[in-house]
Amino acid sequence: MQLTTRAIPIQKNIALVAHDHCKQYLLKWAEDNKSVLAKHRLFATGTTGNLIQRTTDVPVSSMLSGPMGGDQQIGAMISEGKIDVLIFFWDPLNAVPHDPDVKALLRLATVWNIPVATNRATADMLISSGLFEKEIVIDIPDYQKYLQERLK
Ligand SMILES: O=C(CO)COP(=O)(O)O
Repeated sequence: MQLTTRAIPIQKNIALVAHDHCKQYLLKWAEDNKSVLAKHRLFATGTTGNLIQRTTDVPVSSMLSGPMGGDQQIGAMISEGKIDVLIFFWDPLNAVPHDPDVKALLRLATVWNIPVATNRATADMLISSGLFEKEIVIDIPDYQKYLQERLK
C-alpha cells in the first residue's frame, strides 16, 4: 500500500465511545479532562455522547447508539478523514450484539492510522502528549494510487 499524508489540525475531531460497563470510566476521564476536550470538537455514539455532554457540559455531536449503527457512523467518518482521534473504551469482559461493528470500527481506525486509546492509561498518555495540542502529520493510505492500481 502506497502512503500519503494527512495533517491533523490543532483543533481535533475526537470520537468518544464506551460500552455500557466502561461508560463510568470514560465519563470520569472526560470530566477530568474537560478543559482540554472543550478546545476540540467531540463526536460520539448515541448514549455515550449524551452522557458526556450531560456530565461535562461540553457539546458533543452524537451519532446513533452503537448497536443501532453508531459505531459504523464513526467508522465511516474515520474513512473520510473526519475523525482525528478515537477514544474507545470497549468491553473485553462482556459480549455485545454488534461485535462485528466494534471490530470494524477498530479496524478502520488502524487502516487510517489515527491515534486510538482503548483504556484509561492510554487515553491519559494520549491527552498528556505534547502532540495532542499541536498540528501533526500522519501517514495514511494513498487511496487514489490504490484505486489506480486496481483499475489497471
Ligand atoms: O455500543 C457502543 C460501542 O460499540 C456504544 O454505543 P452507545 O454510546 O450508544 O452506548
